[in-house]
Amino acid sequence: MIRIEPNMAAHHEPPPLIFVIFGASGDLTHRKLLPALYELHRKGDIHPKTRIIGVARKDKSSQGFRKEAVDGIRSFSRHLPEDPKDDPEDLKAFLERIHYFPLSFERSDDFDRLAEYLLDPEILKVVNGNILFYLATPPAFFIPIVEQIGRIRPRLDSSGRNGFTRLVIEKPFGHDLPSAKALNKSVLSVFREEEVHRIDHYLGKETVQNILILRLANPVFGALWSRDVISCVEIRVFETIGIEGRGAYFEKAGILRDMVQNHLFQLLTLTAMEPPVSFDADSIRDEKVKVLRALVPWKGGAPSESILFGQYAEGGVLDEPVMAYRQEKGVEAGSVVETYAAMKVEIQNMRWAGVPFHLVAGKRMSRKATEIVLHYRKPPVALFRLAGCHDDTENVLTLSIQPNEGISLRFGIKRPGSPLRIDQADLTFAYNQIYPDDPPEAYSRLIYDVMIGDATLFARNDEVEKAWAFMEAFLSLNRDPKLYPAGADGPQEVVDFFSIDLS
Ligand SMILES: NC(=O)C1=CN([C@@H]2O[C@H](COP(=O)(O)OP(=O)(O)OC[C@H]3O[C@@H](n4cnc5c(N)ncnc54)[C@H](OP(=O)(O)O)[C@@H]3O)[C@@H](O)[C@H]2O)C=CC1
Ligand SMILES: O=C1O[C@H](COP(=O)(O)O)[C@@H](O)[C@H](O)[C@H]1O
Repeated sequence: MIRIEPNMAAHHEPPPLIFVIFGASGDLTHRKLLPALYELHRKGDIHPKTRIIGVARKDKSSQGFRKEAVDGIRSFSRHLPEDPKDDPEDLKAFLERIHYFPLSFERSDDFDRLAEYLLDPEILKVVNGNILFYLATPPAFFIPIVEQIGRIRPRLDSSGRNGFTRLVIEKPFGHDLPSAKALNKSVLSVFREEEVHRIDHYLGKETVQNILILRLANPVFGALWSRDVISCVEIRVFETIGIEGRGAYFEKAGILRDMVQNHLFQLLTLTAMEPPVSFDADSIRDEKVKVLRALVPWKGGAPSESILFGQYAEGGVLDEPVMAYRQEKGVEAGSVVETYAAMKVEIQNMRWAGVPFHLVAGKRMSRKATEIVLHYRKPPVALFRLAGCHDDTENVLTLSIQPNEGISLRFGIKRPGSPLRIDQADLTFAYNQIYPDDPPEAYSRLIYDVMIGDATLFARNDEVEKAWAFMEAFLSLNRDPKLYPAGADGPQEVVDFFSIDLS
């Protein structure tokens, strides 16, 4: 029987604030931020006085911006009906919160105008002086915008306001270690670390958060979470989509920067970290950083031996023909940029030494699947085999993060009758059987946390730098990716690459 307990965790009322979105006409704002803000508005998880100021280059009215916002919410959120005639009442109140402010990131005088606008008593005072700056812009603008905020901040701060100032940054947090350090340096010259929220949307996913609940609220699993019993951990993020028209971006990023350095490392650190001393942002992030400090290529060997690069060729995904990566718009005809990477790493600490962690990320795979799979060791004596009974039992714990959120545990059972036979069975738990409503969007959860000032689900500066520091040796490798047809689960070489003795 499944017991659903009343939610005892404290629910914080977000304070009123001015939510300034730089890059307000961009793809991220339309697909994710405005739909998430509308979801929060509907749930009453945004203060009635909170005002959203969209900032971007093109000149347009607030009315024009509101119209674009509704189009975005209608297309990308499940909360608006297809027919505008059926729009709910609360949409009007939401739109009244939204305003547009044209500004060029390259013009200092535009930022002076922004400061003046914010200092208007009708604006900042109404929200007790609280400001949240959200950088939803191409990364090249992160430092210039932070510098401009640094320039106007003394003016905002000397206005007698008592409110907070927070900064949200979107990935990528740099493209290598030096650029990540430069970004952190710039940000921390204007903001204190506790004012900064670096978004990795994987941390907003419900089942990613469930990794810690599974481990730390359930001694039965917590006790079975180390090299003593685990032989191998697989973390895989398979996507069926390709690069979605982002050829120019992907040519510079590749899957290592796009997925592994951030999302897969978040899954890795949450899976491998020690229990924190308390459930607060810094205690959790301290433990995640320790995992990254102990991370080495498999057996401490050469990075080139611990990675396999792949790139999708022409093929078919979900019964649709798909072009090769090299044929995508914005991609060089002879590009060697990887759309797939398989890595073998080790965490050289007391809990994990000697356990291979297999990390795999790939575009244009046969299916969408984000999973963490823990393989358990076999018994020290193969009792049933010695008795002549076929026994393939392997205990496997699978945490499915998407698309079907759930947990399953595989174990061996006796087949009824004789002779003695052992079959495999799964104990499974599927989220949607118990919670039929769709889970909240990752961005809603993360934006709510920024508004209440909880940084637990955000990356800290040292965490980002440690992840890049580990990645450096891999980024400089000659790629020479193995080709795989779109729709296959990576290059065939991966079978040999991962053929480590799991017993
Ligand atoms: N898109 C996505 O799904 C995801 C994006 N991200 C990250 O989010 C960030 C934003 O990405 P995305 O929304 O795709 O970017 P877009 O290129 O779609 O948006 C760019 C925005 O910046 C504005 N802008 C560009 N140059 C200037 C300028 N000189 N002065 C003023 N405004 C300017 C544009 O305004 P205008 O239209 O007026 O020119 C537009 O609003 C990036 O860091 C990206 O890596 C992270 C995860 C997912
Ligand atoms: O950050 C990114 O993530 C998406 C995958 O996100 P998901 O929530 O659908 O798993 C990826 O497609 C994109 O390339 C990358 O920039």
